[in-house]
Amino acid sequence: MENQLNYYKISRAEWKEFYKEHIVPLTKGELARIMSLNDRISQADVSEIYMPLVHLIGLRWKIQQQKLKQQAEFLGKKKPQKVPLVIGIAGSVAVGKSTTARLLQTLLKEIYPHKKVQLITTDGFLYSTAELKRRHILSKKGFPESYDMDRLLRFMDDVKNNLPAKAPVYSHKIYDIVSGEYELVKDVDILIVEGINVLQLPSNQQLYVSDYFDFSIYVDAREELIKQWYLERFDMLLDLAAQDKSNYYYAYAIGDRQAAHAMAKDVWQKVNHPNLLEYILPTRNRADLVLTKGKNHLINELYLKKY
Ligand SMILES: Nc1ncnc2c1ncn2[C@@H]1O[C@H](COP(=O)(O)OP(=O)(O)OP(=O)(O)O)[C@@H](O)[C@H]1O
Ligand SMILES: CC(C)(CO)[C@@H](O)C(=O)NCCC(=O)O
Repeated sequence: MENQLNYYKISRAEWKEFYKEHIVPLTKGELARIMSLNDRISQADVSEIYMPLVHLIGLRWKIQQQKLKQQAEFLGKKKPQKVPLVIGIAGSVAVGKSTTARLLQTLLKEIYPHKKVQLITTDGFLYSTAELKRRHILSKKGFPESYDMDRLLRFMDDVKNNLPAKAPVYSHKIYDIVSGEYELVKDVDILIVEGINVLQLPSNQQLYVSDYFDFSIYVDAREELIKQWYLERFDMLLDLAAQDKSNYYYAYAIGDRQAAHAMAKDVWQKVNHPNLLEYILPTRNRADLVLTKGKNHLINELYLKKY
């Protein structure tokens, strides 16, 4: 990310100092528990990157609560309405959004044990394979037109109004929406919404999904690295698929690996690369915080929006 006037560029060394004075550090036991739930994240990232981040989110939460209280007073209401705090996480396919989101959820649950913290991905709002075929956009999966944005906005509206809301579910294993399966979001205090499109502007709507966010994060890395992570994940998916005939990737998994790798590289070049350049990267400067990852997924730089 270039130096941008509206962001503070913060090195890892600076960022890790931000929380020390403010939060009780995690005990060894807590850290061990968090690591056991998120074995792919480095312990150093948890303490040095994510703990200050949770602290910052806590501060934003306080501001949101104050705002709701003031508004209730202004409207002459006895008490403020409950409005869940919503955190959005954007970035390329395979950059590590779900991994970041799961870790944030674990940490927030640890720090606010009496609060309900839920996580959903916008993958569930993709049209089903049948519908993508009907619209002749099967090769555009992940592009703005492949999502039911109206439905996602209605979902966000329900969440913010503290109404029970159902998020449909997508499975990488069947490469499709799981028919009839939902994630129920109800009485939630904090909702994390993760997906490539969460900072995009729907083409036929007046609202951004991000209008519902109290804090947004863009996970960033050089495309070369992201592509490598995509191909590594593809290999892991193939290993899993080899034991499961119902898996979408089964045929690739038991076939020639080199041909499968060539296919995955082709999908990156034809689908995920143009999607990143045309539709995902341009949303980066809407995020409140940009996390920049280097080799081995380590976060080496952060950009915090100034205003
Ligand atoms: N901090 C990390 N340390 C090690 N591996 C990671 C880390 N973050 C992500 N990965 C790995 O990188 C790959 C992509 O991560 P993940 O599935 O979280 O990406 P994503 O952005 O949610 O992808 P998609 O948009 O396709 O759902 C996975 O194999 C994951 O295990
Ligand atoms: C489900 C999405 C769109 C986003 O997570 C992505 O993982 C995807 O499937 N993209 C389509 C091309 C591909 O198979 O990678």
